[in-house]
Amino acid sequence: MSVALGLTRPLVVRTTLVGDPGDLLARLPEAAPYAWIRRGEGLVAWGEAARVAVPPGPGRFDWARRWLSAILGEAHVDDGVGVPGSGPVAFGSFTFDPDAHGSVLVVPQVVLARRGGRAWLTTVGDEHLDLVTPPADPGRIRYGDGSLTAPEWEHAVALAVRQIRSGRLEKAVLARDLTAVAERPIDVRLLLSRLASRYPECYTFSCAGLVGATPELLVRRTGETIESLVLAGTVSRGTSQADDDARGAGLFASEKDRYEHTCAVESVREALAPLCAELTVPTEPELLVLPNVQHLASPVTGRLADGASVLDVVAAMHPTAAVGGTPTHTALDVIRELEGMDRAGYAGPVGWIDARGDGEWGIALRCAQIEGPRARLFAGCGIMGDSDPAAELAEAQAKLRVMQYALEG
Ligand SMILES: C=C(O[C@H]1C=CC=C(C(=O)O)[C@@H]1O)C(=O)O
Repeated sequence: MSVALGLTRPLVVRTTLVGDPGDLLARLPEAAPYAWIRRGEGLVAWGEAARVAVPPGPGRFDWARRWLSAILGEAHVDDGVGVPGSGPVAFGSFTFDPDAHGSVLVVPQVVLARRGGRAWLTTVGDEHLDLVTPPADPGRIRYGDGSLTAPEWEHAVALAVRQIRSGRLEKAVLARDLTAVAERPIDVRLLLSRLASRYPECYTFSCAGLVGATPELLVRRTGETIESLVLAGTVSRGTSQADDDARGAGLFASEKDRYEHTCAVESVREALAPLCAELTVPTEPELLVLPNVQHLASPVTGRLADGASVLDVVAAMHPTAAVGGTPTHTALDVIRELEGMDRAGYAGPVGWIDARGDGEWGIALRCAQIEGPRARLFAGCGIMGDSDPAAELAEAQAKLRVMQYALEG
């Protein structure tokens, strides 16, 4: 646990309304910032007022919430705005595997935010005058295989299919990674601005080197209201409008994809039902059309029964069957046996929480872990008993293109 040099505990936090800051991402002064942006709204942040490495284990979300309550409970807060995301905020990224190291919570020194036409600035400690220098291009990118080559990953998919057909489980989400090396250190701000302009419907995020544009909202808490967007079932975009429509209709009619989607929706319903006084789950999915793929999508809404914070809800939901499988524990065993890699923050919860317990957390998909000139890109697919390994590989490649575009432009 650390509190940044030059800052004293308790933290002194001040939020004030500011004039329209324009493009939030263009205001970031640092190459490794924090961000959560959709359709131009959200939060960007920099500096570290406090940071903690969350210890692995089944109680990690609870541990993180208590750490944050201790820090923010003693903070001196002057919040003249009083909306979700104003006052002190922590960004976080949790590993997919509860037993892995690497989960982190950070209270940034400066947060600049906009929602519904209002913008505000939160500072912790003294106000900073940060000079914004334009992000540098990382140069040519060279890709390599991650833990498994493409044929090895297809083989792993075939093994998962066999296990599903044998009745051991119903669904497992298998992922693969690619490595990328740039000529120069990668400035995360460049990736964020490319992602946000190409994928405005997605949540463009950055936290502790994990950067991406995820279409999947794990949970948003606004007071007692919660919202989630469950995704599972994918087809690539077509080459013409007619082809695109036909692919979308095919996805909608595909028994394999509908069942894959049902598994994910039911896992969310089971996780949320005990926390909610009301829960609305659509009976039919809709189609979410993104620049690279189309997904089956189910928007779920609920009203919390008690004062659970957004991190309590995240704890109950992770991992959903959109990234784990069904049944969860068997799927996690199969993932461990077949994937041959550490997922790190990929497919884990990523987002922000404020002192009221409100916040927005996504599932970290279409993302990469960035370190200096190196990146590890991730993508996974829901595997069912009738999955075709070659088709799943093509789907994973379509998903990987999000971060390849972010790196190369
Ligand atoms: C696991 C990923 O996507 C999930 C979310 C949407 C659709 C999915 C699918 O159709 O397989 C996956 O469940 C990923 O992008 O790495």
